[in-house]
Amino acid sequence: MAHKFSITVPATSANIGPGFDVVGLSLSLYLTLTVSYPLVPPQGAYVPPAITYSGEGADIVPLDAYKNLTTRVALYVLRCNGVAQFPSHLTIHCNNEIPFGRGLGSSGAAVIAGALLGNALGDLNLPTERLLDFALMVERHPDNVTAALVGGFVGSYLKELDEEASQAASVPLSEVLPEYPPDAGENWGLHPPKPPHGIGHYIRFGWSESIKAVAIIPRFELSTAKAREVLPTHYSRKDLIFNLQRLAVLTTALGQTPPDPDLIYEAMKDRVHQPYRRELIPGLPEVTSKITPSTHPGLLGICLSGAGPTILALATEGFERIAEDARSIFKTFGIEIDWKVLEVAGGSTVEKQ
Ligand SMILES: Nc1ncnc2c1ncn2[C@@H]1O[C@H](COP(=O)(O)OP(=O)(O)OP(=O)(O)O)[C@@H](O)[C@H]1O
Ligand SMILES: N[C@@H](CCO)C(=O)O
Repeated sequence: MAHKFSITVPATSANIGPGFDVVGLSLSLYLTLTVSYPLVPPQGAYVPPAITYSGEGADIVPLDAYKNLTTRVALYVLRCNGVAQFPSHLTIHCNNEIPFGRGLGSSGAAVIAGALLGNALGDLNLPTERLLDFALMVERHPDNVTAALVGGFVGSYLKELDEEASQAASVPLSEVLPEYPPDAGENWGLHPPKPPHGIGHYIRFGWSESIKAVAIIPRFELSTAKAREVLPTHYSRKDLIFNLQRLAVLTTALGQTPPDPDLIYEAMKDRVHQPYRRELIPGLPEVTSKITPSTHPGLLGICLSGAGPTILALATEGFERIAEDARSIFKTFGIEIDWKVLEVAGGSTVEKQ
């Protein structure tokens, strides 16, 4: 007899134009974990987790539980809650549909899967808000992880913390998720820094059912860290107001039926991150400016997905033409793409089997 359960976490697209580090949208590509361990551990020595992987990233993802992002987050959650180790004889199969480093929230999904895994293995019954605290200690911008956890079109902010809590929340990632040395004994890293309570707060906006997301996915990776390095630390008042005005309109406009393409196209423009990222994504300004609601009926708006390089086109119809025309534009820059039409997904689930 064994404990068996599965964890399913959706992909996410962050920012949606002007909502840099603020809004996220869950999408119908999934990271799924199938987990099993014996109800009564067999006698004998402790057997560490066995991880297998299929799908995106299977050839590069670490299968050592002390190196893999998902299991390291799970161990962090367990250890912060007084559980020192994974159960003996744990097996985890991960099937991943979310491409790595493309702006579709692969790392956010891995982190949320880890928080849910730790919660389930330790039988901790942590509420959503606490799971989010753990995720935010690892991925420090809330847009992807919040949307991956709760699902839908979601806005979030990080609470201003008092001095003590702010210090606790800003310990380096290397201390939250230490690189376990090869000779780490059982007592190594047993007491990681705990997250303060209530770091992230969120709200789900309305979403018009007629809107689908066309993900136009260039065949190259761009790490979020690299795409954040090119951003300035200061912005002009003009650019800030440009984004705030659009974001305020966008959060309601995408919930209206029928959606208004003229309102949405302009509301998905951005001056805070996309202009600076164009040097990393050849063809980005051309794709976002040449594909418009007047040239492509059905299109509502078009933006960089997360930190890129994926382009997200929101549309009610005409998906293939939008994607194939984006393909032609990218081709002139020597970039090949794949594309998928995605639905807005529900949040993460944990199901006993
Ligand atoms: N399922 C997974 N299991 C383990 N590690 C993963 C998994 N998914 C992603 N990662 C790690 O996260 C890295 C990608 O994270 P990164 O933040 O750069 O991109 P992203 O999350 O795909 O994009 P964005 O944050 O812009 O949406 C991968 O290279 C890998 O190290
Ligand atoms: N808001 C983040 C999302 C990437 O994970 C960024 O654009 O850098």
